[in-house]
Amino acid sequence: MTPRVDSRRPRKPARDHARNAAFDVVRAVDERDAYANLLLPRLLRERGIKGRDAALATELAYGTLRGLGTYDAIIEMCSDRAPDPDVRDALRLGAHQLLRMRVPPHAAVGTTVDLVRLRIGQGAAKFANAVLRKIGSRTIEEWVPIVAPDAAHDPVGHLAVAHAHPRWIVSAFRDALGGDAEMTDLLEADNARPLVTLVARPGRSSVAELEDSGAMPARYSPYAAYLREGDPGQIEAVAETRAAVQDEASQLVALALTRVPVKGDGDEVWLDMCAGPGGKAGLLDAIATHGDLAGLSDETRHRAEGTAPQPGPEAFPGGARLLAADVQYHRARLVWQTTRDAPVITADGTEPAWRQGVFDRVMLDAPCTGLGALRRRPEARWRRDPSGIAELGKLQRRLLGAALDAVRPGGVVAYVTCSPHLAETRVVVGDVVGRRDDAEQLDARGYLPEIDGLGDGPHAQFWPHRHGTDAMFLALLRKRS
Ligand SMILES: C[S@@+](CC[C@H](N)C(=O)[O-])C[C@H]1O[C@@H](n2cnc3c(N)ncnc32)[C@H](O)[C@@H]1O
Repeated sequence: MTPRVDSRRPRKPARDHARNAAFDVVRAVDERDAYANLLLPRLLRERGIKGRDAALATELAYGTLRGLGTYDAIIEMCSDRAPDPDVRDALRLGAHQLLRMRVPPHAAVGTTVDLVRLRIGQGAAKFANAVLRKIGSRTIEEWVPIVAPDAAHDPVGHLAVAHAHPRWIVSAFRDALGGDAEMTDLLEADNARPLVTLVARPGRSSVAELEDSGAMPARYSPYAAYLREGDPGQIEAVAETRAAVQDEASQLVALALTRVPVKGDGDEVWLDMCAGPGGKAGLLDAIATHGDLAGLSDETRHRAEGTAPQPGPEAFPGGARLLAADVQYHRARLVWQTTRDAPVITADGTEPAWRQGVFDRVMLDAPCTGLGALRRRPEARWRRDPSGIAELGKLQRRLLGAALDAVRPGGVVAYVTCSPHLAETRVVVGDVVGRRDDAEQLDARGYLPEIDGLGDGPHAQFWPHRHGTDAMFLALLRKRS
């Protein structure tokens, strides 16, 4: 049904605080590359927008930014000329309300036209009214086959427009998943807002304490809890850095590194080479000091025997020290604020400030494209571009080589990326291990026996649609004796 809006008589638009805030965020992202997740909370605070209005502003801003690719294709089809950037941003907000929110069409069109009249001008409001009426004449399900390439001839192009992801990212996900079967589920999961996941650092907090603060135990990690609502910063354990916000897969890759039995004497010195801002270092430091207090049940250990070709997972008993490093001073400072006890240094991992061959365990959470965490920052997917991957790949190879140099014979290295892109994951590990005769790859899945669907191995790949986590990649390498 075409929404009926009378645009002939200019009337004084009402101040709509939620939509104005959302418009300002979308404009700032478009105009000056602002970060929506930093700007929106500030605007809401400064303007005193709370409760339902704050929720509306958040859904409007984040949903619009996620869906840009789809909305732009529809706006183009409905416009007889290219809209100015500010008008286009308002149309994007209107399109999101018309196509993906339960805002009645007359309200979606009327409030957007009011916004354009108030913020841009009467002429632009007339244009916006005409375009929005056309957009509202069809549902999103009706628009997709019109604006997206035909799925039979161009499956990647179709998925890209239908699910609002850049084409090169769809292609990278498809390569990593090995086909189309799960692509729709993955892209839909990538468009959903993730649950806030907390980590209770062992020996410092507990899941029970987080439960008392309103969180619920998580699916996989024995240290994780999901927070359905509320501000995590208000939780005492989080405010005191005994707990923190951390994706469940981030916890599990750190935990997996601590579960691999090292060969030879001693298990006392660990290194986190790229530690900033300190998420994994916070958990590794707590386990190093206090041990893996949640341990592994007999059932889980038994389950691992089938998959792990090496000695199975072990719960670390504690009594080790973690050294954390990051090349950027301000990020190293954040690690120090998180871990409190661990020594933290500013150092370039490719020019090590430490002795070679001394660490029992090394975590290398390498700088990467971050394609595995697109759920977290609504505009991130449109900012990334594939041109940096080759340069990142060189750095990732050098850092992995340095991590293998840093670990002692019999010790273990975890290579982690928050990206499933093959060029940053399997290819990097394959190249580095292939060039050395002192490293072997372990079956990482055997150290996460409680989790299914991690792929064909020997690495472990998490996925948002399978595990509800970021798409983290983990390879475990042992330095040969
Ligand atoms: C993916 S982030 C690490 C996230 C961190 N492990 C966590 O869980 O919070 C990668 C980090 O590597 C750091 N980095 C980049 N190049 C580096 C280098 N050559 N040596 C050491 N750190 C580096 C970046 O500053 C960034 O903080």
